[in-house]
Parts: sequence; structure tokens; C-alpha cells
Amino acid sequence: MVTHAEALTGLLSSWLPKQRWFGDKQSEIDDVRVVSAALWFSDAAARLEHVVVGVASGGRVERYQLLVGLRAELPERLEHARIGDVEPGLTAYDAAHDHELTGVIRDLIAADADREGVRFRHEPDVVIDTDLASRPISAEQSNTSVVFGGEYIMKLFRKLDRGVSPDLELHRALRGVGSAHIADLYGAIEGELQDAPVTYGLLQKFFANTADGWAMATASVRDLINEPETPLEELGSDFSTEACRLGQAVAAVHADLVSALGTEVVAVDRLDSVVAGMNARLDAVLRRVSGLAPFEPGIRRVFAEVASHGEPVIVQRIHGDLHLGQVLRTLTNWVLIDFEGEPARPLPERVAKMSPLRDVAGMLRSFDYAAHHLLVGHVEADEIAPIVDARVVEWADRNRAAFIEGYAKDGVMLADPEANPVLLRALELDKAVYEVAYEYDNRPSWVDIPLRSIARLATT
Ligand SMILES: Nc1ncnc2c1ncn2[C@@H]1O[C@H](COP(=O)(O)OP(=O)(O)O)[C@@H](O)[C@H]1O
Ligand SMILES: O=P(O)(O)O[C@H]1O[C@H](CO)[C@@H](O[C@H]2O[C@H](CO)[C@@H](O)[C@H](O)[C@H]2O)[C@H](O)[C@H]1O
Repeated sequence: MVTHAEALTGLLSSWLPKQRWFGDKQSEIDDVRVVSAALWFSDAAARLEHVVVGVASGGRVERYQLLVGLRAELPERLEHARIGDVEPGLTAYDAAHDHELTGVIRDLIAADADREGVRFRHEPDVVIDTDLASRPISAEQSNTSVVFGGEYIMKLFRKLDRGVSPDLELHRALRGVGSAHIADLYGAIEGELQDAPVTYGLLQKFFANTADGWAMATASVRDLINEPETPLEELGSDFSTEACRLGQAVAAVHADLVSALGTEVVAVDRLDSVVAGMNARLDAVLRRVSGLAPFEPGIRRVFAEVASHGEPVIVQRIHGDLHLGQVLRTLTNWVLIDFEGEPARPLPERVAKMSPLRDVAGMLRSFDYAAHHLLVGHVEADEIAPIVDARVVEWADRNRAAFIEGYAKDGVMLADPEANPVLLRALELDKAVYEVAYEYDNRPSWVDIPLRSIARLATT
């Protein structure tokens, strides 16, 4: 079967780095090769080709999924998605922005179709409504998501791992035990790539009219800056009740993950390997970000305490990258989304069992972020800081405490954050070190947020 994949590769070196989901924006692209290509759909107006490319840059090769639309005439509505001409009179574009072609993908799932080794499947007890209109969501992130009506959201993965995505694996497992705090899984697109399983996409329940935790928390912080005289507990937008409910939801999901996938114990004589992992991640960030160097001895000291403290650690499957942007408040519930783990970690590390306190630490870090990020780059930051600094710290402490209270409230937790301060502090630091690298790569003006927390966590 003939595709236009080879002709496309010449256009990608300039197009890929402009995409939000493209990982390494710092290095030049050295080479783009076609790993697989298949025709998924064709009619008189458009073709949909599925192309996986291997992109060599910065000394690494990563695989990316492209949904390539091809049309003789690109309508105005798709101009922003143009990749370029693959032959005279035939334009390639990102089909994730074309509601007609994303509708085709949804229909393939509804029909349990197969296309050249790619399996489109809906969950056995689900009937997919194929009449709903499709639109891309505006906030494109690590992957590309498309919403159908107010009912479904389809995530098309961009960077592909060799192995089943934990986002699919954990949603399937959580669905199996009837978890109340997730977006129900309706279908998936899977296949094999270079002799390994691969997940291309997910179809899930879409929660319309939600607010994410980050929007709610930062609205509360904005209020406290604007009402400097009002005690936090009297602010109309006080977030602590929600933080408590969120803690309950996270504990419930952790309990569901234990029911579905079990636990293991890291014995005291293996704690060195946990510390070694944290130190290795620190080494990698220290090599790249010089601003972290002054804190190195303090960070290593906190990590070392995990081994010397001598408590075995119970581990389980966890979310892995939990923060306020990964939780949605529906009318009646908190829902956790995006179970992929930290995008920068290799897949084998992301699917390993870890302490549930790692997710707790991720959320505690997020309260710190929400408290401090509004002043980053603000023209009046220096003027306002002395007045609001104490209040935002109080806000973070109040909500961190409420979240921990909620986490313990229903008695379903495996590890009590309050009873494990040594591990919790090390996990917060480990996360903050990861965040330094994340911000350095993606939002350099935010790098001070984790660095300031590290200064506090590694020296007190
Ligand atoms: N089930 C859902 N219901 C409503 N909105 C959702 C749902 N899942 C994801 N979203 C929205 O889509 C955004 C991207 O989803 P996410 O799973 O985090 O994708 P990515 O892997 O690209 O980071 C989220 O920040 C959220 O706003
Ligand atoms: O949501 P992703 O899976 O893409 O996660 C990555 O990006 C997050 C930012 O969008 C990043 O989170 C960091 O910033 C958040 C505020 O924007 C903050 O709430 C988090 O606590 C902080 O870690 C996440 O680390 C990264 O993996």
C-alpha cells in the first residue's frame, strides 16, 4: 500500500519543533525516518495516513505518532494545521485538527476495526455514539485530545513508548474495580511497533463543565492577594474544603489500584536502591542546571535519611505525576486524569510500583506552585512580595494540611503521610528536582519556584 510518508519526512524538521507535544525543542533535529506508515481512510476529498517517525535529536531517537491528512485543496479552517506539500497539488496537514478525520478514527473504534495490524477496540460493554461532532481541545499538552459532543474525549498519544501505556493499563484496571474517581474507559487504539506493544490512543468519558484543580486553586490565591486584610478561612474562594475532598479522592484511587494490582514491600536492605535512584536523577539535573549546585549536599542528606531511617516501604502502582492540573472537579466529585506518569521518565520506571506517598508529595508540591506562581514575572512582584509572601505560604500550608487530612480521613490509605515524614520530604525533594529540569526545558522563568522550595526542604 502506497503512502506519502517518505515525502513527508523532509517537511518535518521544521514542523515538529513548533508542536507543543514535541519533546526536545532545545536540540536540532538530525534525522527523521519512517518507522511505519498505513492508510487508515480515503475518500474523494481526503486521505488519512497513520505515520510513525523516529526522530534523532540531542543524541536520542524518539518515536512520534502523526495523523496525516492529505487534501488537494486545504480548506481555510485547516490552514493552521498545514505541514506542507508532499507532491504538487497534495497538501499534508495534522489530521488531529480535522473533525471529519477524527470522526473517522472514532468510527473505527466503534466498529472494532483493524487497519494493517492496528486494533481499534471499544470496551466490550460500551456502544459508541458515532453521531457526535468532534472538536480539538484548546489546551494541547503532551498529547493531542479531541472531544466528541459533550460525551467522549479521545487522546492521541504523540511520543510513543515501547510497551502498553500506563494511562491505558491503569484506566482499564481501575475500571475493572469500579473506581469512582476516574474517567471511564470506552475504547483504545493499540498495535505492535518494532516488536513491542504500543498504545496509540484512548477513548474516555468526557466531563463537561468541570474546573481543574489548578484553576480553582490559583483563583483562590489570586483572591487572597487582592484581599490582603481578609483571613484565609473567610475568603469566599478558600480552597481547603476542596483540598480535603481531593485528598479523600486520591486515597480512594490508591486503594482501588491496590485492589486491582496489589502491593509489594521494599525491605530495609533494599532501601539503598531507592536512594540511589533519587541520587541518579539528581546527578542528571545537576549536570544541566547550575543553579541547583548550592543545594546538592542538603538534598543528598535528605535522600540518605530514607535508607538510614530503616523503615520498609510498601509500594503499589500509582498515578506517578499527580498535580493540580491532573484533577478535575465535576459537580459532585474529584476525578484523576492522565495516568501516564512523569513524561520524562523511561517507561520501565513509570510502570514500577512506588510508594503512594510519591503522589501525595506531587500534590503537596503543586500547592506550593499554586501559591507562588502568580508573582513570577509580575511587573509589581518586588513591590507586592513583602506583603503577600507570608500569606501565600500560609495558603500553601493550610491546603497541604487539608489535603493530608483528607487523604487519611476514610482510613483506606496504605501509608500515612504524617507517620512517614522522612520519606515524604525526600519524595517532595525528588519531585522538586524533576521540576527544576522540567521548568528549565519548558518555562525557564518558573525555575525559581522549585528552586525556592528546594532551598527550604534541603536546609531545614
Ligand atoms: N475525561 C476528561 N474530561 C474532561 N476534560 C478532560 C478529560 N481528560 C482530559 N481532559 C482535559 O484535557 C487536558 C489534557 O488531558 P491529559 O490527559 O492531561 O493530556 P496530556 O497527556 O496531553 O497531558 C486536561 O488538562 C483536561 O483539561
Ligand atoms: O501534565 P503533564 O503530564 O504534562 O506534566 C508536566 O507538566 C506539568 C505542568 O503543566 C508539570 O507540573 C508542574 O507545574 C504545575 C503548574 O503548571 C504544578 O501544579 C505542578 O506541581 C508542577 O510539577 C509536571 O511536573 C510535568 O510532568
